[in-house]
Amino acid sequence: MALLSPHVSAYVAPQIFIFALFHVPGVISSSSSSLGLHLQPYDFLYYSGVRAYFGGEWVKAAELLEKSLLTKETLFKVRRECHDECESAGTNALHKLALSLQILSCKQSCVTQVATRPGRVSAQEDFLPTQLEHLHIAQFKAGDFTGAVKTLRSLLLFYPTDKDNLDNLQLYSETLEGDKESLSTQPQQEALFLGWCDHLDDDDTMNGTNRVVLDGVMTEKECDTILQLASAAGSVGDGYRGRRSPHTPHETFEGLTVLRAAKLGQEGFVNESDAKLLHELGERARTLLHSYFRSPSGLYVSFTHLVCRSAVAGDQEGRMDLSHPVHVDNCILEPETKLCWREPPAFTHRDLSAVLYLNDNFDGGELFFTNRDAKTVTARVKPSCGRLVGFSSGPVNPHGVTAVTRGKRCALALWFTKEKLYRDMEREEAEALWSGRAWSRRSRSPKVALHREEADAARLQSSNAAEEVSGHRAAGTNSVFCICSEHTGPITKGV
Ligand SMILES: O=C(O)CCC(=O)C(=O)O
Ligand SMILES: [Fe+2]
Repeated sequence: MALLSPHVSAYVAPQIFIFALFHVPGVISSSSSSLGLHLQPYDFLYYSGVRAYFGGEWVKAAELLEKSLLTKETLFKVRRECHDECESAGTNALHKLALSLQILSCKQSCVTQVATRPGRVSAQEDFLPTQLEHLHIAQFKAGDFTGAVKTLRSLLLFYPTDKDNLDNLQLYSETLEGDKESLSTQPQQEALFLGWCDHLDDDDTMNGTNRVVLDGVMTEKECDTILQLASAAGSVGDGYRGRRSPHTPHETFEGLTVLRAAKLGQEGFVNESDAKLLHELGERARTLLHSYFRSPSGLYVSFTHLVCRSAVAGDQEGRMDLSHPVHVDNCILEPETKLCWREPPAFTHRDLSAVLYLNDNFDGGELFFTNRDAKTVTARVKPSCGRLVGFSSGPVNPHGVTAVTRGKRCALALWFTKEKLYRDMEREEAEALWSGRAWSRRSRSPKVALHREEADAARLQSSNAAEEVSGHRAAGTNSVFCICSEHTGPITKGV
């Protein structure tokens, strides 16, 4: 059976430990605090398994990788205990949102607990599915088709719509037609449990890690206030008035930044308190998401944009376009190669993205996430007042917005950075305006300005260096300039 492609090296390449936002020692679970410092039994088994894998010793690799997942003191067991601790420790929280945040955050720390290898400070993203993928290949190569089908089914719990995995399952069922025993295997029980628990929201609208949906972040009244602010600013001139969207000719686009709102407030065109609310919402989202993802470093707002997209009346027939095409927020996605280039003109300093929705009285306008092929949809989020979606800005999260075919869809788009240099200076200018302090771009500390320029120059330099290794790029292999996916790459049908 020619099931898997020979892309084993690309497949295994995510051994590169990518820069991860989510290294989080446990807050609730005290056992998490020692994470990553000591070799666990599953670490020995895992490393030996990986060594055998690279050596092409498929039987040995399959045995060791499976043991690492399944025997006593294993990864699955540690993960389950951690989850149980999270559930029981969460009962003291007062507020429903705080409670769900606390539990979700705790569970997120369980993900990183087993994914942070000794001596590393950051977690290997999507560690568990990656290990299952390795195990699957090893079992297949070793001729253990029963095991391979079982592992593939476990893997599908994490990525139920992954096309490559579904194709492989289909190939197994065609090839092993008479082998009922192999084909009827079920996923690992523990994977069943963890697969579902990795869906970090309460209602299964999201699919995969590094994403969260929180409801109730704004009241109805606050949503109305911000919607009015958007209309008022749009009518006095938000810089976009009446313009078509930059993404599609079938919609118009209105946008408002915090500073513009603050200035319109000073000039008496909008309520100053509404502009201040817009500013405060960025901080609210930042606090919630920083707490949820528990990044050990600081998190700064790097840009806030209140955006309304309106369907152009009479121009909606047979629309095939998107309100916002599939993209990644901090790198340039190449769906053909599934690589994502973290270089200008991408906003490479973005670490975390968020959208705070304000209304639902329109048609279309759903946020959706895809695999790196920019086609396979893995999750959808329907906007509604006070719904906050947060996700890492990197290539694990290609996303887009479906066409808005009736009405006006408004949302507050927010991006956060861990680099202080890239914090949003406009917010500071707005704060200075409200406090009556003089502020000008010049009054920004020259040191900071200089550092920013230096940082930009450094980025440019590294992107030039990236060009120098363009051979890598053409060959489609991973290079150090490309942030590799949490969701490991191609298993395609072989020849
Ligand atoms: O409005 C949304 O739901 C997402 C917008 C977005 O992805 C962006 O502005 O980068
Ligand atoms: Fe985006």
